[in-house]
Amino acid sequence: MIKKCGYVALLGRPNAGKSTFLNAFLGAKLAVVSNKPQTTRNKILGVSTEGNSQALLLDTPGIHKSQGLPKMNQVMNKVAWSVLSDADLVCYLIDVTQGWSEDDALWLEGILKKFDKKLLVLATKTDKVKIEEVEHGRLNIVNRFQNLFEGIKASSEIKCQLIGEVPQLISSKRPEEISSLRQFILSQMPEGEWLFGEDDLTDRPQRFVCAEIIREQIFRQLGQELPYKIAVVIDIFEHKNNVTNISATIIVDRDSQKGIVIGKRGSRLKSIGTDARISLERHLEKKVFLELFVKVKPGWTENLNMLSEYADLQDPNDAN
Ligand SMILES: Nc1nc2c(ncn2[C@@H]2O[C@H](COP(=O)(O)OP(=O)(O)OP(=O)(O)O)[C@@H](O)[C@H]2O)c(=O)[nH]1
Repeated sequence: MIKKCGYVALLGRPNAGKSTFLNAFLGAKLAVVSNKPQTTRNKILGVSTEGNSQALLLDTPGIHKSQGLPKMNQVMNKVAWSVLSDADLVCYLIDVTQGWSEDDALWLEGILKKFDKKLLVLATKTDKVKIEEVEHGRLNIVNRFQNLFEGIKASSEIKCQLIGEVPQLISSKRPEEISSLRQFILSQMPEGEWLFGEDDLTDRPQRFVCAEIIREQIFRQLGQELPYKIAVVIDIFEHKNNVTNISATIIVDRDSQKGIVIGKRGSRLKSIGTDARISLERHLEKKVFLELFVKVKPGWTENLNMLSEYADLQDPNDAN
């Protein structure tokens, strides 16, 4: 049997629905989802295998204008772009409820000019709006994409190969739509030996996924600004007598943030801990004992060593 295997990059603006799409595609919770933009901080690989095909999906931080933002945001953008060089297919996601934006034009122009493989444009979250509004959003994306495409074609070469309709409408909340898109994407993979086992879900260690599950609760339970300056480091991760003991440190940037995370008489930290434990137990299918600590590391989002140590985030241009 001829085997197929390839990389699929999920790109799009923050909040476009990339992590939700990845989790739906895999049928498992791997990537952090919240209603705040820029939840995903790192490149996360999810493995999906069926029949003779294996697709390796790379979820990326949402690409955004990072000028004036901490170094962390600049590294996040570089991580998102670096996956293009590995990818055989790019899924570019646009939230149909938000419609096309100038950022989409900018990023898609880059992909059309530089990426010499396959491109699939997806309009996401179609379940959130009425059929007429979906149609309006679709037409808006079709027209703007065509203008962009023709404009580039007139002056330079289009490198990538468009596959499927532009845009393909999709809801990550509708399993039947995800299932048929999954079959299509698997069929588009190039011939090649599988790089992972049939039952593998990710290249990330269990500790990383668990740290992300705790970070997701912090994102969900804190206000708008704070979560971006927070990292989670797992200090102890051990299975004993059918219980998983996890001890983790929440890293914050300033003393005042420590107070916010802990809350009045520890109430917020307790609530984060309770919800994270429930989520961890669901993920690990085991009883979990979770301990959380909070530590202040001033300026960690600006320091490349600390970004690597606390958020496992490396500048791809600095890689050896
Ligand atoms: N109703 C509905 N909500 C969705 C869908 N896809 C994503 N969402 C919601 O949209 C929000 C953002 O989704 P994410 O998957 O975290 O988006 P993202 O593109 O990974 O975001 P970043 O991490 O900022 O790059 C979350 O509240 C999701 O629950 C969808 O198909 N339908």
